[in-house]
Amino acid sequence: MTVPWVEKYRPRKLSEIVNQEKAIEQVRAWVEAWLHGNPPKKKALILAGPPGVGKTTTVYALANEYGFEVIELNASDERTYEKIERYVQAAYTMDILGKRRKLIFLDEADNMEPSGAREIAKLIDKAKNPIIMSANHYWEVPREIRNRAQIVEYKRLTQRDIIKALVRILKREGKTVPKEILYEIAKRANGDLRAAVNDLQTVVTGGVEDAKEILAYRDVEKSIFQALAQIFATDNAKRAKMATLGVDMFPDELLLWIDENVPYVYYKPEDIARAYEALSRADIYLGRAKRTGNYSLWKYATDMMTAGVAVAGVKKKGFVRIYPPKTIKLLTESKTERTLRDSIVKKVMKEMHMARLEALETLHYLRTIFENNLDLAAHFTVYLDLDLKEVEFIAGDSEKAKTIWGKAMNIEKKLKERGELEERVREGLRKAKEKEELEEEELEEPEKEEEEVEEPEEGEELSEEELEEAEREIEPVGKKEKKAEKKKGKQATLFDFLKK
Ligand SMILES: Nc1ncnc2c1ncn2[C@@H]1O[C@H](COP(=O)(O)OP(=O)(O)OP(=O)(O)O)[C@@H](O)[C@H]1O
Repeated sequence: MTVPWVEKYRPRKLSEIVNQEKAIEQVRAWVEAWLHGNPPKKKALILAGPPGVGKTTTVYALANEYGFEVIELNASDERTYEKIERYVQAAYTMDILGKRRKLIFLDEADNMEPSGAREIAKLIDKAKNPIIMSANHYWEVPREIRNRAQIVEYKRLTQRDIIKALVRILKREGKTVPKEILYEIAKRANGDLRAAVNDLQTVVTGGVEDAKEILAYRDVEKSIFQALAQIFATDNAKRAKMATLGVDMFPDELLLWIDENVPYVYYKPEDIARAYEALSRADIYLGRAKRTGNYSLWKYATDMMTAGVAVAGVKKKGFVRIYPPKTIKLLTESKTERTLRDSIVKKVMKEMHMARLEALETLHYLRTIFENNLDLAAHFTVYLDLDLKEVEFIAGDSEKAKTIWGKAMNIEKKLKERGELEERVREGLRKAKEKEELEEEELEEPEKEEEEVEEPEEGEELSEEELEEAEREIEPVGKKEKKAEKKKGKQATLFDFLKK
């Protein structure tokens, strides 16, 4: 079994933790208050900061130095409350090492159910043991927990910190790696030392040629390796589902990645079979989504391939190397395509008020529309303010794209004319109304001279034919007009005028 380097080289002492001195000082002071018999006012501590910067490491090094036994629990686990309750009250317990104090470590406090949070808050109030939590996003920790906890902030590590840590590991392993690869790993880790150490181990075990390939993939998708490592490290269905949230990839591609790696993660044939069973069910959902155009099935597919695979059996212990799927090259988009897709998805998110996954689903619907209904496609082009390249990307055919583009231009033109026409009609009607009012006044005040009535200037008033033509011109052209109408507030639309 290969020991994961992140464990092998995890600092055992607080002093070995790199570049988090201020945080560690706060943690020490807090824990010493407990040990000196006057528990701090805030009986819980939240270590907040990006992943892989030493939060978990701090807890274990602390326990090591001060003789605590760590009870590590995951905040998102439904049974966490019962478990904490069991430990939180008994300050000291006996174990083979004698009388030891317990330290409760609650991971992922930013991923807690609201009902669980209320219960845990009550436990903090009666705690006789220190409770330390860790969170990537402090503000997502439920408020009742935040109120009862002192925050300790962890910094994102710099590239220099990361390179130093990697070099130290290489020395201790007696290995070397070309400098540019080391720099590349540090750059891509984006402050996450765990990711960097995992990359380094992958590169050293796989050889430099492999490294280039792996790093190239990282360029395509930074988080897929981390997401898979998380899925393959957990037996918790929810955690597994969460793991792929930040992965910018269509589910069919994700399936290939998971598929490729299943045999390296499970070793018992029946577990491998169960994992593949989950994958084939995911595949069925994907197929159905494609056939029926019901992309909400993607969610079930993703659940099956993450949670379904994560709970399939007993995983190999230790470091699992993640391999890119062999068939992936057929599927992955080029950088230009990805940029195009991203900009379209952003437009869909903005104009249609959608979350990312929903917008990706919508992109699939748009594909069907752009292939089959060029008129509707043109309306969407205007509505989403797409450019020609984006239209080509969705239509998947430059001839079709040109037709759609031409139609969209026409709609734009009509919209513009319509705006001008509307203005003219409104002006004409205003003049007519003024005239009518004056005539009424005249009836009431017969003494008034007729010449005083101001006639609308010639050409400003529209003839009946012109009004009819306006009505024919103005057909519904999708939501863009609705938006324009909305912007005008209560102002009546051209239709309202014409209906009168
Ligand atoms: N500041 C640091 N100094 C030394 N090693 C570090 C530091 N930060 C991270 N590491 C290394 O990276 C690995 C991951 O760190 P750790 O588990 O503490 O991350 P974390 O901050 O708890 O992240 P997460 O929020 O994802 O749980 C550790 O095994 C350790 O080897």
